Amino acid sequence: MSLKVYNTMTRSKETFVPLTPGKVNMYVCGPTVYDYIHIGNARPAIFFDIVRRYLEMSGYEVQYVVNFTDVDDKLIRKAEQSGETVPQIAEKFIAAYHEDIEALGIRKADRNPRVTENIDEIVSFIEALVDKGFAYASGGDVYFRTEKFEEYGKLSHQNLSELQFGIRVEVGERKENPQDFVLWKGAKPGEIHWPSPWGEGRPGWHIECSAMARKYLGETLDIHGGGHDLQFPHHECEIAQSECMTGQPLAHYWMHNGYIHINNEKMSKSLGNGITVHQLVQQVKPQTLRFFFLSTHYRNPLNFSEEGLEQAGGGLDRIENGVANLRHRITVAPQGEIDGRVYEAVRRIKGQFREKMDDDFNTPDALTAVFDLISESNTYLKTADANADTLRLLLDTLEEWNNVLGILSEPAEELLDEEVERLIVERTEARKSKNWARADEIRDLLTEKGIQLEDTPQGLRWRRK
Ligand SMILES: Nc1ncnc2c1ncn2[C@@H]1O[C@H](COP(=O)(O)OP(=O)(O)OP(=O)(O)O)[C@@H](O)[C@H]1O
Ligand SMILES: [Zn+2]
Repeated sequence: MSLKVYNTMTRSKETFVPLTPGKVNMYVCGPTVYDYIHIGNARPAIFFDIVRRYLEMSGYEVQYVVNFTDVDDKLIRKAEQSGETVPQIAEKFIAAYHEDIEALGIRKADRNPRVTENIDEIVSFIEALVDKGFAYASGGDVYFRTEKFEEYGKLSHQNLSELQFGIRVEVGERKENPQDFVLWKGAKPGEIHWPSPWGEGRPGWHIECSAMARKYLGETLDIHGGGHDLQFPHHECEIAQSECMTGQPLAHYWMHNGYIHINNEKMSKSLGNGITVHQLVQQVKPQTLRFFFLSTHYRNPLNFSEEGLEQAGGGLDRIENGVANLRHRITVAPQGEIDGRVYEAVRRIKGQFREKMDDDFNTPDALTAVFDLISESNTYLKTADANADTLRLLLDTLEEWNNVLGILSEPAEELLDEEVERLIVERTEARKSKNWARADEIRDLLTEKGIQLEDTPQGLRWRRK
């Protein structure tokens, strides 16, 4: 079976064929860095990270770019309110973003280009569009002439007249047509700005991605992704700019994740109903959030709730217990021939996992495969003569899948016998010198690592729980 990807452009699942055999380039629109990310924003971050990992597991070499929008109206407003500068705000929330994605077990993209580091590329991109007649300067701004691009609306399946409907040109507006969109915004007094042939100003949102995708990944991307809300206008505008510039399709596959809702409305910074990743990871294991997300197909909306998270936690516990039992038993079981029945089950369930992931990243069904393997593993663990080689096959399979899904916590590091002995000696000495704090600290550490101390007539003994 080969990978099938749902392409928003054609509204159908298509067989994935990369532009260059064995390689995939992927661009996902990143955050506007004026605030902490909420768990709605975390959905594309987690999902596209899984796409990247699964492509790698399937043998592709992936180039993954996620941009930062580090200048725009929201950043400017935030800077005005807080008395900081736009670069200070951006720096703060880029750092917070990196912390958050790391906490969520998301790998860093190969590149995180920033708008402010790519102003030259953006300006020359706009200049080229003006030269070709696709854009026009007007009162210090530059706009894209949507009428010149016949296919405008093709991603969101709307036509120009539909788009025009209901939009009025306001008095004083500088556009030729209401649906034209801005490429360059002239700076208002006091606003952050860069020089350009049209005067001091800054880029519009859409042009950034066109310019950065082209610079870092080339004219045509294999995959372009983002949340559902980006289809229109953002991605539609990216297509118009890039395709008028190069004459090539901007991307072969357009992928969009569904919304995270809360109380049945979209979680959103602007609505003020967001739960930040910063907050959530204080209360819940990040793996639980990942499991919760993966239990629903990425294109479907998902309502965030405490109960939903709790349920996810329960499911995850079953998997983690199974894996912990495997990890423990492997250290004590003897070597042996791989059990034929287990071998066959692993082969079958591995096939299921791939089939489901190949079917437009059907993670809920892939999780069913994980549960099936855990059941096989639990059954085998009950046999008295379970051997280490069979257990290793089970564990390796689960770990291989986990490299894609990222739902297992790191195995707790066990203390070696010598370390336990050394800590006990140190604790005895600490007590003798009345350093109670250190003595308690060591006792807590030992308890946490599952070491039980017992006073016996023969002296202090220890054992693992
Ligand atoms: N509730 C949500 N569920 C899923 N994805 C979302 C949600 N809200 C935003 N996204 C996605 O998160 C990514 C980051 O977007 P961005 O920083 O522009 O957020 P945003 O749209 O400004 O958020 P907000 O709507 O909260 O202001 C985008 O791909 C966007 O589509
Ligand atoms: Zn974009």
